[in-house]
Amino acid sequence: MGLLINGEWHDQGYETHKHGGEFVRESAKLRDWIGHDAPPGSQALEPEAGRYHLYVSLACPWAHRVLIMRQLKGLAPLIGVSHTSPLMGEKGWTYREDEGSSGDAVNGAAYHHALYTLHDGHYTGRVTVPMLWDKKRGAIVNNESADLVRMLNTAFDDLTGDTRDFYPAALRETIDAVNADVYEHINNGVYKAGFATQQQVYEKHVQALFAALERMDARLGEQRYLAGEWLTEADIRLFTTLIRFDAVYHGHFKCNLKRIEDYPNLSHYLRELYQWPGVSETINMAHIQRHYYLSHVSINPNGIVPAGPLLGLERAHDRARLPGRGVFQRA
Ligand SMILES: N[C@@H](CCC(=O)N[C@@H](CS)C(=O)NCC(=O)O)C(=O)O
Repeated sequence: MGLLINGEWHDQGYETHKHGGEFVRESAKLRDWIGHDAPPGSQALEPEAGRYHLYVSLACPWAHRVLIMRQLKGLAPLIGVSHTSPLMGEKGWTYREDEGSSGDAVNGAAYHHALYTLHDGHYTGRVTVPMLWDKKRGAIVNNESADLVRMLNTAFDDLTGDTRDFYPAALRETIDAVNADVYEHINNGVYKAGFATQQQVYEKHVQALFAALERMDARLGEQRYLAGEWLTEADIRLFTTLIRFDAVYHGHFKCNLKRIEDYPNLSHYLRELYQWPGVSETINMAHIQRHYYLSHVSINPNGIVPAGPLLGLERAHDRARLPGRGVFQRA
């Protein structure tokens, strides 16, 4: 694990000692945009089939959001993907095929950080997945998963004719509010608990995480999806943490007050989303477990990967008891 400083790789973990034992996530820096609704300050790029390439880790929950959107929006024929090896060691993410990477057929990079320095030889910052690459300019478009999910929702619709909308205008306020809670206490909450290096910091974050899971479970007792009757990006963003929870966060990150399996609504909701057409193809449990248990040496020094649990995600779910309308279609 490390970062680039002025284009040079430094093997360096998260500096929790500088923040009183807290894990503090660095904001993504590369924020250009494909399509018309580029936010102020970001360069707007043309949507084109075959021009962009997605670099992911199949273990990473942030990358997983983007992979699910690519799948559900029918973008696989337009946007290629390379995935890293599950192991993130002293050189960071690699494209070692002998360890389970797809390799990098676009740029031939051996290391993910080489793509960041191809983009900018003096890059400074953490080297993260997911990252979207522009083959035409030989540059990174964006390395923030929340942006990439939004972009894929609309940018290529004129090319694909797909008008499914995971961020419908009428639900945006609700989605934004749920996303903020889920991001702070659940998506990033598991990391804040798991990477804490002081007891009271861990306890504070683990309590906040389970309070948020209780809130989501209660919400899903009343309605089919997080924003109501439509499946939206808010559900995709919660799903990628839930699917890793019992297999990794419960043990490895010590988020063990309950399992997702123990929640009456979250457990069935997780199964419904797992069984949603296209979603299970984006999941690789072996990458997920191997990545966390083998890469975070300070948490699991002997690198033993647990044998279980058996998740049984194919079991029937009861979500049809609540009204659901699938994915909203733009007119
Ligand atoms: N804000 C980013 C965070 C992505 C992120 O932290 N990815 C992790 C993998 S799960 C990573 O690449 N970490 C490498 C590092 O921090 O050095 C996003 O959501 O896209």
